[in-house]
Amino acid sequence: MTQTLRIGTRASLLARTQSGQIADLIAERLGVEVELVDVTTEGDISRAPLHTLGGTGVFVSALRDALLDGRVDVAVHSLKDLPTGAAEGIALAAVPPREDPRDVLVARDGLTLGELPVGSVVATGSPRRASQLHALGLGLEIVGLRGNIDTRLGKVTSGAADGVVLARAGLSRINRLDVVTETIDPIQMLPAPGQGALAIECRAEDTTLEAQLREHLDDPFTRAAVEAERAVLRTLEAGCSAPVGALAEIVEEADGPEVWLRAVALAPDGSVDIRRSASGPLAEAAEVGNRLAAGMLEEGAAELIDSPARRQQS
Ligand SMILES: NCc1[nH]cc(CCC(=O)O)c1CC(=O)O
Repeated sequence: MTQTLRIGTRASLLARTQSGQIADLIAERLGVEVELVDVTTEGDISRAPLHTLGGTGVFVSALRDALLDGRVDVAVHSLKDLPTGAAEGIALAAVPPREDPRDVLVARDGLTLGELPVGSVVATGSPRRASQLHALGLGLEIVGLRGNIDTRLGKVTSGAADGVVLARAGLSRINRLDVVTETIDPIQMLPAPGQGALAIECRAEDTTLEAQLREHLDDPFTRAAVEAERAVLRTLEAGCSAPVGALAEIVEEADGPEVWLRAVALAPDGSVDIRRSASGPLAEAAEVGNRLAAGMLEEGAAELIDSPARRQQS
């Protein structure tokens, strides 16, 4: 390929940083010229709560439109922002090796969750994080929040909140792990399906480019892990902002790699949680997720996710 590959990115610091890192990898491994192209999304312009804009899918659709219009050749997304359904004309060419998928606490005075006094204010815009914080029974006051990473960290430095919960991967990519006061164990808080992973998309018709991206950038273990996690969301028919957490890990067994999957669905106030785990061969990652979610539905997970309270909240 001789022409320059145009790589679409949102304009936020996190998006530009992760797209820039992928652009460098593409240039190096595919031996092509690359150019970053800013694509503004509705989610970046509006300060309205995300659910009123159609969820985190708003970040994704503008980049996909730019791909389909031919304005860019490659799009880089945070994988957890991708809707679980397939997109017409778009190929998920590569899922690179994942960052640490866990959530972190950034709190005043170096405090951990267990050290925050009763009544401490923790800010998060995510029903998944809010419900799991409530479920810990620490008497925390959970308040809403949205905005880029700097805005969120500002809640703590300004004293508006005692702590905020964020994805570790986001802080890692922009080199701000110094502010983390606790990396939260998945036993206490399961991350969002796909958290910490990136998705590299191209037009489905660009089959040569798709094959090159896959060969040079895809990590089959990460791809299988996020397939299992996203199968949980899909089977539960839950959106990206639902109070659902899932984490798959790949374990090398004598017969080959296996997927080990844990998931939780919660009432928004954390008063009920349905928790399950399942495992199976790597090649059956999606089935492992489907099976696990089917078990959660038998235990009543649909009611939690579709409760009127949840519809109001997010
Ligand atoms: N919710 C928005 C979002 N989408 C992707 C990331 C960065 C981390 C990742 O790639 O999973 C974040 C920030 C956050 O959740 O703190």
